[in-house]
Amino acid sequence: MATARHAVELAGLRHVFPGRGRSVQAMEAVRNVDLTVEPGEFVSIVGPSGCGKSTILKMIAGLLRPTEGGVRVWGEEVTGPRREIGIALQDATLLPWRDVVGNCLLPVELHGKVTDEARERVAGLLKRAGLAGFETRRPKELSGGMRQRVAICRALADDPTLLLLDEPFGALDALTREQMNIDLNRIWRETGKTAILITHGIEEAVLLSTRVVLLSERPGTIVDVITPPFPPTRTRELLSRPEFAEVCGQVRDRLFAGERAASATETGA
Ligand SMILES: Nc1ncnc2c1ncn2[C@@H]1O[C@H](COP(=O)(O)OP(=O)(O)OP(=O)(O)O)[C@@H](O)[C@H]1O
Repeated sequence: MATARHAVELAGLRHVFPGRGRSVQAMEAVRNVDLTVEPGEFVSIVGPSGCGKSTILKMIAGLLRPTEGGVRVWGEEVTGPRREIGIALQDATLLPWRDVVGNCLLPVELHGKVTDEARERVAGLLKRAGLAGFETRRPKELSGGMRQRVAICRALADDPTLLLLDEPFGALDALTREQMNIDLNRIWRETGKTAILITHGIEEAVLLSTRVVLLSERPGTIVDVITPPFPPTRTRELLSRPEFAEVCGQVRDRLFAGERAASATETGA
């Protein structure tokens, strides 16, 4: 009998950054991370600054090899970047000399030939992201929020099945970020992708996710997983509901309980 494939499987994941001479010591960033993500899920990873969130994402993307343990995407061991993985980072990193469409088509070009189908897909993504009419603009002619939308469209342009997002809205103002979250929820639902988001924003994680994974202080390891009990369509109205505040409170308590425990260990309290 064929077994169902998980979207992502992290097993006993550990990463140690090597030291450099006497001045920089080796650093264990991530320890013993086990996580399975199912197709169509939206999983956020939250945790204190420097606890290894980006390191985990880079290992999933095939940009960094684990020191121990393994990463599987759609059942296959990840040993390098793969076409079915799209990635968007905090900094949109668009090519300034290319227009919006040209930037979005970049991963398609890198993986092969730009087909009519790819052009149509990009046009559809830009429309969904509220960028119709801006196709021929250059990055400097866009707002920060628009640039991030382009980065997300670019990440989806080659039709990946797994979308990895590393703080894509971290540099945006609160209002724009809220709008981007609502847009991202819609894009996620409409495209049916599996998504993993790294974020510092507890509200953002709870608003967008089917599951929120909480990491400890470095070396980051999973301390809890919280499942926001809301249907897939997340609206602005949800943000002011008491149930929403309650789940955010749970995440916050769990994260700060971890921090308190870590500082008590340090001080011997
Ligand atoms: N290329 C690298 N070489 C050496 N150490 C690194 C490298 N990249 C990250 N680190 C270290 O690994 C640890 C985890 O970094 P990482 O960027 O994964 O954390 P993070 O949780 O994403 O942080 P933040 O929330 O502040 O973005 C940090 O202590 C960092 O200094």
